[in-house]
Amino acid sequence: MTETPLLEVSNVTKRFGGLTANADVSLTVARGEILGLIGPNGAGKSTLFNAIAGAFPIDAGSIRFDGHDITSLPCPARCALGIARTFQVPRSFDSMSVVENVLVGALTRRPKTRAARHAAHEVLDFVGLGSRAEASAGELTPPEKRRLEMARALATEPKLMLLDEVMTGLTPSEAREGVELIRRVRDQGITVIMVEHVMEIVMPLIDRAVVLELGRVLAEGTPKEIVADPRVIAAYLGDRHRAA
Ligand SMILES: Nc1ncnc2c1ncn2[C@@H]1O[C@H](COP(=O)(O)OP(=O)(O)OP(=O)(O)O)[C@@H](O)[C@H]1O
Repeated sequence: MTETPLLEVSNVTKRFGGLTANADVSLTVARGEILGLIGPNGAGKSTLFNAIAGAFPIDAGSIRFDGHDITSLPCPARCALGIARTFQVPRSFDSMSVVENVLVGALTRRPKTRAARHAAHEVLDFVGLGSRAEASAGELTPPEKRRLEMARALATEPKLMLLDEVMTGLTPSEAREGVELIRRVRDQGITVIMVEHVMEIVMPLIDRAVVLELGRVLAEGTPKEIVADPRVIAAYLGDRHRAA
């Protein structure tokens, strides 16, 4: 018997005024999978993340997560069920310390501050920011800020992480470390959906990709299938992909 997917997005449509940002989008994500969500600028990737995270109501369709219909649930209820996300532009509280930023996430699972603080330090060690725990978040370098963004999400102990362009602005060696971190996140049993434009990074990391174009699913498949798909090459990859 096949296992029920962790996430089932069915026929989701989201409009902003006259613009349809997601049009009848359906996809499933299996437990433990790393799914890449790719496509040109404006294809609707962030909108789909927002729809899954519950940032706004959708106009049509439904979303099931871990056996629950979450279509009408607000963000905090989805977080409680195990959905966490990072943002394209990191959203840390710069006047607070690094560990306090992570504490905000940890307190969602552990109401006692002491236990939450302990969990926050563990998460910081996991993402490689242990030595920066007491620094002000505003002092972090851009790659450190990306790690903090991951730590804040991980501290909510998610089953599903939505990673929105976490590699943007990183040098190749920082990006390699980022890839390693995402692999370790998955090894913890956390399912990952990632939006990423840098194909050299994303293709070797993901198990499967869904390609969006103009709000619709253009193609889905393994990285090998996707890079060979003429529709995807025409709409998005062009000469972007170089021997992933
Ligand atoms: N809050 C909003 N209000 C109005 N239009 C929006 C809103 N959010 C997104 N859009 C529009 O919806 C479409 C899809 O945008 P979205 O940000 O989801 O694309 P994307 O694939 O994430 O793009 P990128 O790769 O540039 O981040 C775009 O035309 C965008 O301008």
